[in-house]
Amino acid sequence: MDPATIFQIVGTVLSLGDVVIRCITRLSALKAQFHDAPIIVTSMIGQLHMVKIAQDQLSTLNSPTFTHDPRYHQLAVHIGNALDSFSPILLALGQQLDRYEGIGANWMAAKTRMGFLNGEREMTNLSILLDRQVNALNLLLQAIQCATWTQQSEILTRVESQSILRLAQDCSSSLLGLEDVASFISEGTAAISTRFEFDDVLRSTVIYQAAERSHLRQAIRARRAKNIDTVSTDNVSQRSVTFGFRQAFRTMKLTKPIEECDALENQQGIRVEVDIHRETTVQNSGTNDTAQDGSQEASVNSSGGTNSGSTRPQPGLGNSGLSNWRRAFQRRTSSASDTKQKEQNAQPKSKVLLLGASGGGKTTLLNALQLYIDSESVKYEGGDLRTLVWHNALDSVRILLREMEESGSWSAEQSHDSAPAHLLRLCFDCERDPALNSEHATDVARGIASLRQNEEFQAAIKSRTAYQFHDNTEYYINNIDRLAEQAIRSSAPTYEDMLRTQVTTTGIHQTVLTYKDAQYFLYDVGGERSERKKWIHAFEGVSTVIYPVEVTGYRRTLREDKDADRMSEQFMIWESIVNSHWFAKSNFLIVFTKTDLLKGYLNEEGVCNFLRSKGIPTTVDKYLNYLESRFRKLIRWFGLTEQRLRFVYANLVDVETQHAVMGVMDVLEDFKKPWPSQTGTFTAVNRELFVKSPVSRDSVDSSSENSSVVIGRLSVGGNEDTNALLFGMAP
Ligand SMILES: Nc1nc2c(ncn2[C@@H]2O[C@H](COP(=O)(O)OP(=O)(O)OP(=O)(O)O)[C@@H](O)[C@H]2O)c(=O)[nH]1
Ligand SMILES: [Mg+2]
Repeated sequence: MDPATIFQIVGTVLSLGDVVIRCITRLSALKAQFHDAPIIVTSMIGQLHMVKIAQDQLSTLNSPTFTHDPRYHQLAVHIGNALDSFSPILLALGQQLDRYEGIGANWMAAKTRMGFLNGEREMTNLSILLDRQVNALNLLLQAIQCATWTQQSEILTRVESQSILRLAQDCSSSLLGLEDVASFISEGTAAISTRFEFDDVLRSTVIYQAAERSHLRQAIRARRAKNIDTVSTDNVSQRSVTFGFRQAFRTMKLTKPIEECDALENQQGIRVEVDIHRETTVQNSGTNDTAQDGSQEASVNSSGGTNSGSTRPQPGLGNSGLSNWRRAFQRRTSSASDTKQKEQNAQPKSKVLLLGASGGGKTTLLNALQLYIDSESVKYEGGDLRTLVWHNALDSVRILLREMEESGSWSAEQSHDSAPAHLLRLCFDCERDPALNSEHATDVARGIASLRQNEEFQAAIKSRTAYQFHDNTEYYINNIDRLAEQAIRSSAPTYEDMLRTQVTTTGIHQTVLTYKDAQYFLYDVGGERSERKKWIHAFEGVSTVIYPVEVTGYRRTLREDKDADRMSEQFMIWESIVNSHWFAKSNFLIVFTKTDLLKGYLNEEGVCNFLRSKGIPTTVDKYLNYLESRFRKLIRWFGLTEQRLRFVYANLVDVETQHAVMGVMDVLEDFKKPWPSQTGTFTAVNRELFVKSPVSRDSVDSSSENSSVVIGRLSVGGNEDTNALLFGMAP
């Protein structure tokens, strides 16, 4: 993170000083006025005082002297993540107090005031959200006090710390949900979000509407860049522009979109027209491309290199010190193809969206496709990729050792073998000073070599279910000498090394691939729960949804929730996606990934017993068939024909044969063929399914040219529930 961004983040927190003081004063006045004011008012005053103290201490971060200290960079990232929703919460509190005191049009009636004072719903919800922010601030203050980065890293990577940060970050979902509030429910605040009533208050504020407009402008600019040549001639893209704009207005909940259009036209040089069907359409008529305020994070990063600002490292694998390498890697992936130039030579285009739970293999599949189709464009950028591979290797060992320690099967203090403890120290050293050096690499390689002799370690690595560790830990351990050599000699990693790395994706990334004269615009998204609320930005006009499924998902847990198993999560997400109105006209390709790990996994006793207890077959073929049928059974779309749903079984890290990649490209090519007529094309399996659970589309109207963008919702019971699940609610 660059110093300017650090200052911006810290500056935002500090700039709320006045608001905090005002809130304290007003709450204190309330408390003084009503002697029996509830404890919640007192506790909120306490929370706000904590915030004030934290702000004072954080102001030290705002000094240029700290910009070169990597500890503060990392801390600033955490602050950014944790305090995302700080200002809206305080703003909401201010608004509520305004309403209470009778300022503005919506002031509270006597009964509501009583309710407010008695700490009912609004106050309780707000207090919970504030409490999470205060906890996060407390944690960060503790981290600031640390003398070394190792200590700081220890504090911030603890499980409890991560959950504090996650909860604090999670607050934003309750506050910033746009149109479809249910879709933005996220794990920790699910209960609160549905009842949270500040949203309307927030939406009506000038600040919020200004931010919305800025967001809209960005979306229009991004769209304008894409549609500049095609808006007036290309029917399909015109429709999608129309939809995007109307959707945006609906999102903004503006009652007079046309006036707003006028304002936009004047401000932005964007011509906004209303066509005879009363659809609002946008066309580019101006040349004003001036960058607007950067207050909103871009939702979709095109591969023109603008993505760096919006990728935030997430807690998870290797969550400290590596953000620069991760960003470099993501940049490398994104900028591998020159989007603009390729868009101009427009051949038949397909928008392909990769969706799925975290760790399913979305990014790996994308990288593999790129290597296969356009390996020239995959440029090796000096040390970045090599460092990434090396750090991934160390991270995977560190995670395994930590898991062993947490489960009690090994302890650094009690173990008579000092190798693991020594290795852990080396890993932390590496976090502190991420630059590769040969002495350190040799040391680590030696450490891992001796660890391979350790019996507990050998047992742990064989067990895929007792511990939750990186899929490729074994690969890294077996190849550690070569990787160390690579690090020492500064030689390039192999393609397989690259495909085996794990970089938690944040945001949405576009990559353009040209294959057999057709262009594919592939969108990779982050699969963690907190990331899913961003997906909706990429849902429009999708030709094909690729859904990578980690077949080893049973008995593995999510990175972001150690209590949720991956397979259930994958089923849930699939059910929401495949039955969603957004994809009523899309094709679906389910890619079963990690089939190379499947055999070992199914041979493991614990897994076998577990699967058998659920009536799931444990031989590879039968298991995959079973999975396939489970995914089919979740489909309730009337129109999803067999031609539009395909399965590919893949080992994505197999660079030799690349069967999987070829399979995926074949299917994508096939999808480009015109769809056969909708009648009489169901296979027996699908027909049976649809007969069993008949559904109707309440407003799908594909007959009308002008309304083809309005796709109806399924009238299937429970669809809303699954939508909520898709967007991160706990199972
Ligand atoms: N052995 C093996 N590993 C795989 C396969 N597919 C993916 N992986 C590994 O799984 C890990 C996670 O894959 P990613 O592609 O980062 O997963 P993702 O879906 O993009 O995850 P998010 O970005 O968090 O949403 C990486 O380390 C990959 O190397 C596979 O077929 N075989
Ligand atoms: Mg990814």
